[in-house]
Amino acid sequence: MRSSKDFFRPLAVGAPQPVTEIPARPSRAIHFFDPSNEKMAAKIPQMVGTVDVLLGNLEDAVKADNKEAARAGLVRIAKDTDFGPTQLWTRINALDSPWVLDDLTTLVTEIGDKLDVIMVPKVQGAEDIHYIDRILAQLEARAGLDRPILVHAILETARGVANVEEICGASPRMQGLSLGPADLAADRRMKTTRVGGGHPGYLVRQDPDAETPDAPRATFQQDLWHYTIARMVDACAMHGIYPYYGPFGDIADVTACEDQFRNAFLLGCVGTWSLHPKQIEIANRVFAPSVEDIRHAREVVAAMGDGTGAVMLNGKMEDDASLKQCLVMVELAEQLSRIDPNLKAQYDAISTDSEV
Ligand SMILES: CC(=O)SCCNC(=O)CCNC(=O)[C@H](O)C(C)(C)COP(=O)(O)OP(=O)(O)OC[C@H]1O[C@@H](n2cnc3c(N)ncnc32)[C@H](O)[C@@H]1OP(=O)(O)O
Ligand SMILES: O=CC(=O)O
Ligand SMILES: [Mg+2]
Repeated sequence: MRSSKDFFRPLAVGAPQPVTEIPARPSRAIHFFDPSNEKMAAKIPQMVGTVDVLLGNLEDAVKADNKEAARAGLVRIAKDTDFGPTQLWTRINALDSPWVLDDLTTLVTEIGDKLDVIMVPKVQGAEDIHYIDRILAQLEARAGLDRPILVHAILETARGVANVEEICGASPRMQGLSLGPADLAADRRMKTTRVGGGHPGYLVRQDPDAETPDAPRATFQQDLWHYTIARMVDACAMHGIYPYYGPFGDIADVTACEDQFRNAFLLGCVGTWSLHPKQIEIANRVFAPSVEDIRHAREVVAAMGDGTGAVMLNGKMEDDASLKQCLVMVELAEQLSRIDPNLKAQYDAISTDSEV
């Protein structure tokens, strides 16, 4: 175990100083693209500014024969593009794959100054993060980088879920976690065949009526991912890092996608993945507080004065704890307003409404 005194010392001579806090940067949608797919890659420069994070994916969904082309494509796109306010992330290949060492050495050396976060798939425990932490420090020192690249782990193995707290606390580089429902389902031997979302068979059924026991009974579909997302949110909050929902594979079902994203938002996630351009708009809308929520939150803030005690507002009791929830929403709205002029206009209009 490292001493807490060593935790914020660089792991290689000449590597940048580790960060003591993970900046709260808006990341409603982490948009995946395959840099080896020329049609997709050509769209990336135009997507800058329309999405909070662009992620060049090198792992699953990139054909084995295209791994090197994807890596080279990402280097080219990163060098040729001014990302402005949009973050650039990558998902490297798994730590047991033949590609990961070249992914890390090439990307940090060639485009380390452009990369904000490296997403690491199939993380099993703190040992995986320690490996990445050390090798990144060595490569950053060699490349002369002046800020550390942050690390994001995908929670997609049963062992990873069991070790979720130690993964979050394994390095000052840890930026956040995403749920990986597809690999996690396989690793747990769940009996599903889809990428995220619900399942019609996972339900509870209303009790039979004593008088009419054979009458049809209502069923209520349950959320397969509730337990894992809740664990992930707690582990991230405990370590000051950020939780995200992951992929929703039914691209055509925009309604169920929105529901899954909203459940994650309400439970504490800050964003999600988007696999197709049409999921970006859904994520941007869902992972921002609604105008109604901000209107209410501001009323509570105003009514609570010095922040202590209890008040009645519209028939409901508000106190120190509900104020803190409202402040989470107000802070998020302020962060998003700094990068999203449309949202800023909507939130600003609320103040105008209440002033007239
Ligand atoms: C379990 C996991 O690990 S999930 C993460 C890994 N998976 C991914 O990253 C998948 C990323 N997404 C994709 O590969 C694709 O969106 C697919 C395969 C799902 C669907 O692709 P298509 O069948 O081409 O979709 P569709 O025909 O609707 O595409 C419309 C346009 O959007 C483009 N497009 C599709 N997906 C993307 C994307 N992720 N980014 C940018 N552009 C995209 C297409 O190239 C197409 O362009 P065109 O109009 O010039 O022809
Ligand atoms: O990588 C994501 C997943 O769901 O698996
Ligand atoms: Mg996966």
